[in-house]
Amino acid sequence: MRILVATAVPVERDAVASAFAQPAPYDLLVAGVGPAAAAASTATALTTAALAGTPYDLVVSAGIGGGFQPEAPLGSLVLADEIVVADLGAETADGFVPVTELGFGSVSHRPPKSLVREVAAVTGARTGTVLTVNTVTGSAGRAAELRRRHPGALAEAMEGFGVAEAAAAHGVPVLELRAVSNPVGPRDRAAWRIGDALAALTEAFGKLPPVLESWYPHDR
Ligand SMILES: O=C(O)c1cccc(C(=O)CC[C@H]2O[C@@H](n3cnc4c(=O)[nH]cnc43)[C@H](O)[C@@H]2O)c1
Repeated sequence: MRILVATAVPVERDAVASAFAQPAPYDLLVAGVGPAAAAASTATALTTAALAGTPYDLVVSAGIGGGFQPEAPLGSLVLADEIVVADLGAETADGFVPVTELGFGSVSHRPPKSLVREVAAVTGARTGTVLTVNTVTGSAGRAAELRRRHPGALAEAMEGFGVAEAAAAHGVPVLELRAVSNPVGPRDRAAWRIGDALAALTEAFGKLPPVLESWYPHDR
């Protein structure tokens, strides 16, 4: 099983790496912040591996994220059962319309159900929708609007949908695992608990190898 783990920034990559004795059993990619950088970096890595005759079997988008309260407390883990881009569409007089309703593209990817079930069981992660946003939510009004449009949302981050689009283009399954560093809502940078979230990410990755190594794509 060849696995690519894509994080946005080096500290997230280091948190994943520190779960393992060197070398890590997975390839770790610092893919950049935001869905466009994440998609470009992930697609490049997937193409490079495929051309070398060593394609990946699974891609994991991992890092810190904002948690919707009270369902996803700081320091907890959220595993996506659906990865949804929240702001790809058009603003209209009747509100936001996703691109799919305009007749284009996609706004959602679903990780394999059996793998989500097993990874959640071993890590204790809550499962739900993880939103991908281009702008970190910074107000109660925006948080409430996202919850209204996505009642199953537990967390938001900035890369999952980009990673998932690249994986889908290669026919490779995807997971998104987020450790909650801050509440989704009014911006209060002093309240972010990045250290706790990175520690939770390390702990979670330490539990993944037996599950990922025994999972086969035909279990999807
Ligand atoms: O200041 C730091 O040490 C630091 C370390 C890692 C990441 C950051 C960022 O601020 C970059 C944003 C990064 O984190 C994800 N993230 C975290 N919370 C949220 C959120 O509430 N809404 C959206 N994204 C969030 C995101 O995926 C970015 O990659 C700072």
